[in-house]
Amino acid sequence: MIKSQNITWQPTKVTKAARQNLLGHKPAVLWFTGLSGSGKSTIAMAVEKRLFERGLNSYVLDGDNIRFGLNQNLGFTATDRQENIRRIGEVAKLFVDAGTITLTAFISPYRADRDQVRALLAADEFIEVFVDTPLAVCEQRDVKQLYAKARRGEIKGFTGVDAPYEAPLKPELTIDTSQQSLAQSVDQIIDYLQAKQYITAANAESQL
Ligand SMILES: Nc1ncnc2c1ncn2[C@@H]1O[C@H](COP(=O)(O)OS(=O)(=O)O)[C@@H](OP(=O)(O)O)[C@H]1O
Ligand SMILES: Nc1ncnc2c1ncn2[C@@H]1O[C@H](COP(=O)(O)OP(=O)(O)O)[C@@H](O)[C@H]1O
Repeated sequence: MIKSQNITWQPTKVTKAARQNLLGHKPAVLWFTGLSGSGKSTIAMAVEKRLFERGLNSYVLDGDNIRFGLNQNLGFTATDRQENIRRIGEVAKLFVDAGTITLTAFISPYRADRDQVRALLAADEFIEVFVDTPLAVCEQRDVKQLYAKARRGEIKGFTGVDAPYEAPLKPELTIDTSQQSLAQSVDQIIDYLQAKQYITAANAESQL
């Protein structure tokens, strides 16, 4: 609900299409979702690097990092997670407007919250990437030792332990990092972007 009053939307003089023409690729949000430790950040950052090396404008918005700044006032209740995802959705929309291939790495455990972000964007601007790594594998990795803390009851409401994760019903892409390497996942995403003409074969040549 918009609380501000007496506000007027200001149209810009540079259109999204004009930016796309200048940059030579079509922007979108690659929305990674999955359990903690499933591989969202690792894959998103590797894809960002690959795109950057090809001269493409890309940027990762990462859960932990955003919670240090923009969303430092939010915790992990369902309501706070909902607000977290709502804000990131709005930020991602601005990045897409600016022409950037935007990668977001948030658990985003609630289907309704992810669908709300999808609805903010044009149909082909939201690419849901389900990092479907089994809980047991994420827990075994326990990169940040958070599962161990959650199992000991030192963290309450940890996703996959005592807070829910609602899997996407129709993600554009699914990746199980217990079944494929990081390089395979990066290739899978780059191939998708190329097949759907977000980037072209010309973009595929390294620029560096
Ligand atoms: N209770 C609880 N549940 C889940 N995760 C927790 C929790 N407390 C802290 N952390 C750490 O916060 C990271 C998840 O933040 P997100 O912004 O992605 O979460 S959410 O989308 O709002 O659900 C998550 O990072 P990732 O491991 O990168 O997913 C954890 O490091
Ligand atoms: N095939 C793989 N793809 C991605 N990450 C992997 C893979 N195999 C092992 N890992 C490891 O799993 C961990 C995933 O952590 P991270 O990317 O931070 O997950 P998330 O962002 O979902 O919390 C990293 O330590 C990474 O090195």
